[in-house]
Formats: sequence, structure tokens, C-alpha cells
Amino acid sequence: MRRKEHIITFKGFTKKFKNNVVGPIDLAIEQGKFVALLGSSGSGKTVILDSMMGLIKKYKGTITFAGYNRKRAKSYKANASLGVYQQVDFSLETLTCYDYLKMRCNYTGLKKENQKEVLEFWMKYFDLWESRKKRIQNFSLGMKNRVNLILCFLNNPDIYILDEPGANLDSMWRNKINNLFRELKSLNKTLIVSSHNINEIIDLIDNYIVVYNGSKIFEGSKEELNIYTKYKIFLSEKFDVKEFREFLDEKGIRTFKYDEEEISIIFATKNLLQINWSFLYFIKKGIPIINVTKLSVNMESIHKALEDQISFLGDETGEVNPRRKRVKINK
Ligand SMILES: Nc1ncnc2c1ncn2[C@@H]1O[C@H](COP(=O)(O)OP(=O)(O)OP(=O)(O)O)[C@@H](O)[C@H]1O
Repeated sequence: MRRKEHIITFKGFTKKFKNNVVGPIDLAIEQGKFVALLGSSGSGKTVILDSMMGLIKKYKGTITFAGYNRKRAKSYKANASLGVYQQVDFSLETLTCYDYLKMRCNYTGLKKENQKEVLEFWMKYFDLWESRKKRIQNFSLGMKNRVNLILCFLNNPDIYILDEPGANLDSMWRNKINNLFRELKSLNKTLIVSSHNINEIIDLIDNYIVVYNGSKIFEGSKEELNIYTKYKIFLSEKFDVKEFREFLDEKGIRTFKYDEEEISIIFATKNLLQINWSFLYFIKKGIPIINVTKLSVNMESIHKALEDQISFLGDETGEVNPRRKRVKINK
């Protein structure tokens, strides 16, 4: 069997702040995998990502990134294979889009003779070529976000770190980015995406890392996370809810809220194929299906999926020692 190659590792990583601590955290990210780093606001995602990128240097433990120890001076060399997406605020940026991106090309070490071709390709891809002579500060939020996205592709990196990539983008752009991610996957690139909401790319994710109050509470695959996808199905007429629930129950599919007024019911599946059972049921009954909506996977559903595996020290009332807010790691 091929040995797993870990392109990023955290060993005993601990970052202390005055009133808080992130860690200790151990992580191992395999080359070619897409990893979602999930956690509610303030759980530690940015601290983890900034440390991964080498922006935070003072911490306990060891981080290796593309073969470099992040604490070593030469670790900046690892950034040649790194593409980062963060929401940069361009409100004070007086350069035109083209000039700004050209300047950023110089930082990435992209050869001068290749810069024009690369810039033209990505600006056309993200539909900014026509606006290349306009100042970025006057761009719409969506356009600024696309400039941010271009930044992470300029140096054709092997590792991508993206912090909330779907924000301020409409569905057309999110689909386009999804296709781009699919291509990156086929090229064996590694991608770490941090998000509150992972709906758009859920099908592309191999592994999940979930953090809570500065601790890692889960690291593993979607199957291990035991997360299911919820669907809401709308019917054209009333049906025997009890019988429908029993039918799905037999197939191992959980059902949730029935809304009598809109005649809809929510059910949850572990794989896409299971949806067909509900279609089959209503087709057999001759009840027309009006619509089926995929509901979002949010932090609430992730915490629910982990409920059985974790026991929180402290409670909702906040009676936790803020300096050592810990949860048991169950892996
Ligand atoms: N420079 C800092 N000084 C003091 N505390 C900090 C600092 N940076 C982060 N923290 C604390 O560390 C914890 C983790 O913060 P972090 O920004 O990593 O959360 P996050 O998961 O990225 O949240 P969000 O989704 O809102 O961006 C928080 O309690 C935060 O207050």
C-alpha cells in the first residue's frame, strides 16, 4: 500500500492569548486531499490557518508545511507552493486592477515574461478583463472578491488555503469556482477551506476538521463524521405521514419536521441514492412532488452529528474557565 504523504502536520500546537488558548492540536493533512476546517465564530480557525501559513510564529509545538518547519527562517520558501484566499479590503487601494495584480505577481516570484499571459487568463476567467483599467477601490463587493480569488491562483500553487470563499459571490460564480475546485482535485492539489457553511463544496471534501472553543473535536472523513444531508420535499396534496415515516424508517432514512400548512416533510440521507426511496413512495401513491430542496449543512448540524462523540466541559451558560475552554477529543 502507498504510504500516506502528509503535506501539513501540527504536533502539540498551542497558541496562548491573554484570555484564551487555541490548542493543543495535532493535525495531519494528506497531499491531494480537500479538507474543510469547520467551527463556529471564535473557535480558532483563523489562528490555525494563520499559523499554517507562517503568519503566526510564536506558539508551542511544531508545524510542518510542504517539507518546511514553520518556525525556521527558510520556511517562507514553502509559500511558493501556497495560494491563499482571504477577504482583503481594497477600499484604500488606488491602483487599477491590472496594476495591482501585476504587483502581486512580482511577490509570487512569477517570471516577468509569463505575467501578462497569466494575468490575462485569470482576469478573463473571473470576468474582470474589461475592468482591468479601473481602480479596485471602486469595484463592487463581488468584483473585489473575484480579485481576491485571482490572488490565490497566480503562482499555480500545490496547496490552497481559502477562508470563506463563497462570501459575496452569487450562485453563478460559486458554481464556476466549484468547477475550478473539481479541476484542482483532479490535479492532486491540496485544499484547506475554512467555513461556517460548507454547502457549496460538500461533495468535494474528503476530510473534516472541526474545532470548538480552541480544541479540535473531530478529524476524519464525512463517513466518520456521520453527517447526513437534509432534504425538504413539497407535495401537492396531503398524505399519510405516519406511513411515510415508517416506510423511510425501514430504509434507514430519518424523517424530521412535517409542515401541514405547506405540505412538506424533511428527511435526511447518508447518500444521494437514498433520496430515490421518497420519490418511489410518492410515485407509487400517485401523489405529485412539487419540489425538493437540499437544506444547508451548518455548524448546528455538525455539532449534532458529533453530539454522541463529544462531551463538552462547561455548558451553554458559559461557566467555563475561559483560559482553558476544553472539550474532550474523541479520536
Ligand atoms: N490576536 C489575538 N489576541 C487575542 N486573542 C485572539 C487573537 N486572535 C485570536 N484570538 C482569540 O482566539 C480565539 C480564536 O479566534 P479565531 O479568530 O481563530 O476564530 P475563528 O474560528 O476564525 O472565528 P471567525 O469564524 O469569527 O473568524 C478567539 O477567542 C479569539 O478571541
